[in-house]
Amino acid sequence: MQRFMITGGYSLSGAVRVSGSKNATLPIMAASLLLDGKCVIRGVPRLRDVAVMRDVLVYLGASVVWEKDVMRIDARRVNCHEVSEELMRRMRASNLVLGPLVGRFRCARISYPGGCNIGSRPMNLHLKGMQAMGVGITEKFGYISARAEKLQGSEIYLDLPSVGATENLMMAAVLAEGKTVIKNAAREPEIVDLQNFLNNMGAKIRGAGTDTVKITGVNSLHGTEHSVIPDRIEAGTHMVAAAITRGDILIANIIPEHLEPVINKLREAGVYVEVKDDQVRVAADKRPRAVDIKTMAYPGFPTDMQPQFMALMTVAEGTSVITETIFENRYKHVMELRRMGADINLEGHTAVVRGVPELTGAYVEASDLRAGAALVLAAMGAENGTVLDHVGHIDRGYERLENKYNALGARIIRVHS
Ligand SMILES: CC(=O)N[C@H]1[C@@H](OP(=O)(O)OP(=O)(O)OC[C@H]2O[C@@H](n3ccc(=O)[nH]c3=O)[C@H](O)[C@@H]2O)O[C@H](CO)[C@@H](O)[C@@H]1O
Ligand SMILES: C=C(OP(=O)(O)O)C(=O)O
Repeated sequence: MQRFMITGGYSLSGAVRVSGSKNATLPIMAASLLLDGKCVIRGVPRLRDVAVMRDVLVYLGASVVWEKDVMRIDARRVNCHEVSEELMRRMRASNLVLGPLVGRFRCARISYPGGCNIGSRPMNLHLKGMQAMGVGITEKFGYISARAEKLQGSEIYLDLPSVGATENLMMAAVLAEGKTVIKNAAREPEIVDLQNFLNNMGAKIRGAGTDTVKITGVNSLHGTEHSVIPDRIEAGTHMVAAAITRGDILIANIIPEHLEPVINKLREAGVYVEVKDDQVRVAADKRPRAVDIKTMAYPGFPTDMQPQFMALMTVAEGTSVITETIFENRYKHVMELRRMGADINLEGHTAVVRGVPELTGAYVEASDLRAGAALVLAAMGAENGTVLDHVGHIDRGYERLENKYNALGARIIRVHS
């Protein structure tokens, strides 16, 4: 078990570079399974989730060499189509191998990922889409088995724009016969990155980034090299870090368009945000104004930024209404923020946050990745010291977050207990 000892009250200043996107890297790594050959992925962040996906690929028979931020994957020897419960439990996103395994081998068996700390997260849309492509699905003993004599392109309508279902179905469709059209697809930038990777391997996909993705099946793919996009959620987290510590920082390696909802909300809250090419400067010298947010699928305000933004709103002038519409249980940080003196009233999907002048340090626990990030931000902006337990969750999605913030003037010590 690892914890952070955080001494609050230091304004962040200086420059920080954003790593490659976790949510782009994971499906791209999974997509490498489609290829009876080798590919190279650059800009790979050193994250716990990426290490788990590497273990999944190796378990399936791939060779993976990961040096610094470059990953070389050779999937020629993949000979297993099953992902164990142990691996699936370590990371939900392991379910992204279902589409590529079905696409290449016409069969796969994965343990059902189940719910997690933020919601029940079913896979019904992934499975319904595959069934429409002629895949037989059976669910037994906690495992999903998928088998197809022939994988047939099809028209698929998603009841809601699920990121994972869009990605899994795109990957399954690449080597299918004929054309697949995914309607009401998710539009997240990570889906565009996956499309670019797959097209670089010889796939024929159009429309990622819109609500209709069209995939024309091809007979074979070839090796490629690809650089993943920067992590927009990491960038957004740093932006809030600058605001909550009344700091002034330059965040490098961003795609400004991907950050529009966060940039606009921060500006509305009175935070100074200056975008220049692939960098953004964020500065604040007073409490933010309270603003309301409602999480939505991209290009709406990202659910993965809701906890961090709530941390900022706990010290805003006025009352903010935060509505979580994507995950039914993404409010575990509320209890912990309250321990730090936040005034938050939770009713169903809505949190009413009455800003207080300052938070105070406390003993708190990270229940999941973004809740953990939110507590780091709250603690950096708080009076006195905070002990933040279970920081392993944070390592799932941030590369040594404490090193990045300490380089900007924060005081965070990682303790192994
Ligand atoms: C690895 C990765 O990229 N993770 C991201 C991805 O997760 P993930 O792909 O799991 O999220 P989805 O977009 O699929 O989930 C959105 C909502 O749809 C529901 N749903 C989803 C699939 C399904 O078959 N049935 C169903 O009901 C989910 O329970 C959830 O309430 O998108 C989420 C929403 O932006 C982000 O928070 C996650 O960081
Ligand atoms: C919810 C997240 O990730 P995952 O879908 O991998 O659980 C996240 O990145 O905030």
